[in-house]
Amino acid sequence: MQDTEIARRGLVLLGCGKMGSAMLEGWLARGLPATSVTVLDPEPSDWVRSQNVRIDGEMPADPAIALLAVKPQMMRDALPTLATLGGGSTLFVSVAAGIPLSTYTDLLGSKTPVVRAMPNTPAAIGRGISALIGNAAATETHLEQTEMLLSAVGETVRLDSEDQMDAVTATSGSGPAYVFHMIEALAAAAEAEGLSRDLALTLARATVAGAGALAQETGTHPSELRENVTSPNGTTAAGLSVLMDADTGLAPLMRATVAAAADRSRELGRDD
Ligand SMILES: NC(=O)C1=CN([C@@H]2O[C@H](COP(=O)(O)OP(=O)(O)OC[C@H]3O[C@@H](n4cnc5c(N)ncnc54)[C@H](OP(=O)(O)O)[C@@H]3O)[C@@H](O)[C@H]2O)C=CC1
Ligand SMILES: O=C(O)[C@@H]1CCC=N1
Repeated sequence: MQDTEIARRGLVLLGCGKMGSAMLEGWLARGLPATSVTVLDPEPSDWVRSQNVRIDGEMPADPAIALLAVKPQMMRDALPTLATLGGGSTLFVSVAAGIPLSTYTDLLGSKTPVVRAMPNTPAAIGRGISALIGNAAATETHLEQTEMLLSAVGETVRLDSEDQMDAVTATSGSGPAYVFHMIEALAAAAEAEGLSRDLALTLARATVAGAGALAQETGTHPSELRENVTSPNGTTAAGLSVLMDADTGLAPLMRATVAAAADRSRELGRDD
């Protein structure tokens, strides 16, 4: 990302907590000069302070991108800091859950290009996935610029409609937390079967990482990969008879989990 317009004109990151830092880590690892990034955050972490990004409150006159990564509940308070950039040539990209594009259009003016994106924290190691959609002022060039930024930290997909964003947020935005909990639960179960805590966690972590990589890298459907593990009348079949129970297994639980997260995303949009 050394010779990009973003490197030349600068990127302002409003809010640099867990998601902002995950993306920043990925961009810096892919060559975005730290000096082209201005972080606006009341209390930048020690890691942010150690990165040579600008944290002195001075803003570039005409940054290429203003990336909004404050909590949804803070957006209306925080955004006026950047209001002077509205209607100019700065592209706004928001990663906040729930907040619709219309809110930014109201606050920044209808001429301001805004892309709403939903990334996830594996962006920190370049393995994220981000879904995105722009407002009426966002041109194809703006969408491509956002894709360039976010593809530096993982995959990108475009959405057909903003309505999809609540389900996306509940799936890939929140999804890493479900998977981390799966690691925790698998490790706890292994410990209950007599393994040490360390060994249980090592096995659970490597199993989830390996299975995820196998699914991603082969592109084979997960049902086929699952069947490859399942010997007739073997141990996996015994385990899956519990995990795949139609009433009490993972599928109905995951359905309820994603529905609760999507409902919360809709609520955040309504509260806004
Ligand atoms: N975490 C995740 O996995 C994902 C998060 N998101 C979205 O990213 C956004 C940030 O989430 P997350 O990083 O988890 O939250 P964090 O609370 O970790 O980060 C938000 C940061 O913004 C700072 N902040 C608060 N007020 C202001 C302000 N007025 N101006 C500038 N900075 C401010 C906070 O400082 P302080 O802590 O001192 O208040 C904090 O450092 C949210 O909108 C969320 O929906 C999207 C996808 C995934
Ligand atoms: O929990 C949240 O609200 C944010 C959005 C997606 C992931 N984290």
